[in-house]
Amino acid sequence: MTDIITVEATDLTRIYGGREAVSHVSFSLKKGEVLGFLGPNGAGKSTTMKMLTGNLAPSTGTVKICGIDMLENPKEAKALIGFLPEQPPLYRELTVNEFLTIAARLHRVSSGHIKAAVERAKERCGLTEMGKRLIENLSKGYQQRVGIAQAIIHNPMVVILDEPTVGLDPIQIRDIRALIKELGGEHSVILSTHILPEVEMVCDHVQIIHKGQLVFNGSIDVLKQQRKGNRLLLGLGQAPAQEQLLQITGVERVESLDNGLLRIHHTAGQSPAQRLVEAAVAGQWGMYQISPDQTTLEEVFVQLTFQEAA
Ligand SMILES: Nc1ncnc2c1ncn2[C@@H]1O[C@H](COP(=O)(O)OP(=O)(O)OP(=O)(O)O)[C@@H](O)[C@H]1O
Repeated sequence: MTDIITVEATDLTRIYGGREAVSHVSFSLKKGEVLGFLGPNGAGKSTTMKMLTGNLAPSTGTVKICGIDMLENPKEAKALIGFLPEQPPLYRELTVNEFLTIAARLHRVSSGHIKAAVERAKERCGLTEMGKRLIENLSKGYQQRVGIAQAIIHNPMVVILDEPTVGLDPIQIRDIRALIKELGGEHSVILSTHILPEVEMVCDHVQIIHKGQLVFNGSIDVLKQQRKGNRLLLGLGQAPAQEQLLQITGVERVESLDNGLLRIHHTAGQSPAQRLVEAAVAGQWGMYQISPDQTTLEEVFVQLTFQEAA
């Protein structure tokens, strides 16, 4: 990964009928980075993708692709982007070769380079053997590969994929995710999805959007750090009354789990682990386990996106 900024979105806002569908979204993306754009249905992902790709004008804010302003120089900026919309524009009655040739022309690949561009895109997307097949006869997973192949045919700096694994079976999903990860080496990739594990598997960086606003923007590692959360698992042979545990500084809540363990919820940044160990020794509670209790990424997501509802 380099420090070249390929996408810079500043203060993007889109208003529909007086309502902000996307509200003051800013972020940047570096070359080689895979960014997961994560949010529940209706969060504003597609609206943001359309603004990034120049298919929808923002109400306010700017998009720059490799420093080129999308509003001022749309043709130049768009030439640097490959886009796979949620509904891929596939011509089902064409063969893979025919379709990719048209896509190359539309992306202004010069005629002398079209054949090589088609071969390379097929090779990168695992379609080498499929050139003469009609798109309508391909499985959905292979059709999706064709969709990705058309997005990278002109070797763009930035590839934007809107929900690319929806409707695929588990093996197809695995293959497409591997392909997306691989694309990150040469391109910057933005992957819009509502699937958290997908982001975890494929992306370096994640942004979570909820009701049009970014509620998280950071590396996957930072998100995983949040999973460490503010909880401990405690195993005690002779557990004292909960009141006694609650008297220990930092302990906020105690939960009894089905497996006999206690889940200790504690104040952020104030792990009571050492105090618990000391109290357990002094009180002869028979401590056999104390460990961090990681929240799942799903829980982090719910915390971040539904905190208003909680
Ligand atoms: N053309 C439009 N006119 C009015 N409202 C719209 C329009 N397009 C989207 N919206 C609204 O803007 C909000 C964001 O929609 P958007 O499609 O960007 O969400 P999304 O995160 O992509 O969801 P999904 O995964 O369901 O496509 C939603 O409340 C939606 O109803």
